[in-house]
Amino acid sequence: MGEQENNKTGAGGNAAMAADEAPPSAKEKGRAAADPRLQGISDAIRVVPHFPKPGIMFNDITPLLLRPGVFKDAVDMFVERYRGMRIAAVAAGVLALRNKIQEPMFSVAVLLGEGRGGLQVEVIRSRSSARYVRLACALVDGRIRTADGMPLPKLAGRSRVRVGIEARGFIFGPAIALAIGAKFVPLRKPKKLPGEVFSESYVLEYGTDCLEMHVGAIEPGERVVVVDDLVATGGTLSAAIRLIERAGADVIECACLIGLPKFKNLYKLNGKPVYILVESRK
Ligand SMILES: O=P(O)(O)OC[C@H]1O[C@H](OP(=O)(O)OP(=O)(O)O)[C@H](O)[C@@H]1O
Ligand SMILES: Nc1ncnc2[nH]cnc12
Repeated sequence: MGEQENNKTGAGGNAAMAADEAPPSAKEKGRAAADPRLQGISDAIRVVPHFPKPGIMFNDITPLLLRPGVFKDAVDMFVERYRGMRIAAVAAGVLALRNKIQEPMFSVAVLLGEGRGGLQVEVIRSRSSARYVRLACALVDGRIRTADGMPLPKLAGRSRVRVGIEARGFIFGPAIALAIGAKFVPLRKPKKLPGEVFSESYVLEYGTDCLEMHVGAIEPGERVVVVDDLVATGGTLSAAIRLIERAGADVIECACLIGLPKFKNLYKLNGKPVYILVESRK
C-alpha cells in the first residue's frame, strides 16, 4: 500500500487530498471557512518563539484552555464531525496485517493463503501470557473472509474508540470521547502503563520519543480516531497509527487542533486522513 496523506483543515485552507478521495465541495469549503469559531480558536493559541529550543515556534494551547467558551468550541467542532460518522465493519487494513506478519515483536499473524476472497490470515493475538485469542480473517479492499466461520459483525466489531496521545492529546480526547459515546484509550510515554504494552518509537520536531498502549485496550475491528493538539512532523500520529494497527484496529482519521504549515504535505500517515481545525499563525 503506498503512503499518502490527506489534510483537511476546518479553516478550509489548502487541503491536500488523498488521490482516491473526492475534494471537498464548494459548499463544504464555504461552510468551514464561514465558521466563526475557528477565528476565536486561532486567536486563543499563543505562539512562543524559541521554545523549547532555539528556532522552534511553539504553539501554546494553554491560553485557549483558560477560555471555556473557546475550549468548548474546539471540542464541539470535533464532536460535530465524528458524532454522526457511520462506523463500517472492517477489522483491520491489509497493510496492518502484513506488518504484523513481518514484525517479530508482534508475531501473531500467519498468512494462510490468498484466493479470490482476498488475503487469508490467521491472527493469534496475545492478551496475557496465560491466554490467547485466536482469530482468522481475510481482508482485501475492505472485504472480510473468516477462516473458521466466525460471524462477520462479531469479528469486525462496531465499537467506537477515541485515542488520546499524552499529554496534550489528553486534554481534548476524553471530552470528545464522552460526547460521542466512545471509549478513551490513552497512549502514554514509556514506563507509565502497568500492564503489557505495545511500544513505538518516533521522531519529533525537536527530538525523539516513544509511545505505549496497553495490549487489549483496543480490540481487533474497532474503529479509532486519534486525537492530539498539534501535528508537526506527523511522527507522533504515525506512531499512534502503528500502535493501533498492531492491535488489529482501524484508524479512521486523526484529529488535531493545530497544523504547522511548514510540515504540511510532508508527513506520512499510512494514507490516514488528518482533520485539522486551524493552521499555526506563524
Ligand atoms: O507531529 P509531531 O512532530 O510528532 O509533533 C507533534 C507532537 O508534539 C507535541 O507533543 P510533545 O511530544 O512535545 O509532548 P507533550 O504532549 O507531552 O507536551 C504535540 O502535543 C504532539 O503530540
Ligand atoms: N512547534 C510546536 N509547537 C507546539 N508543540 C509542538 N510539537 C512539535 N512541534 C511543536
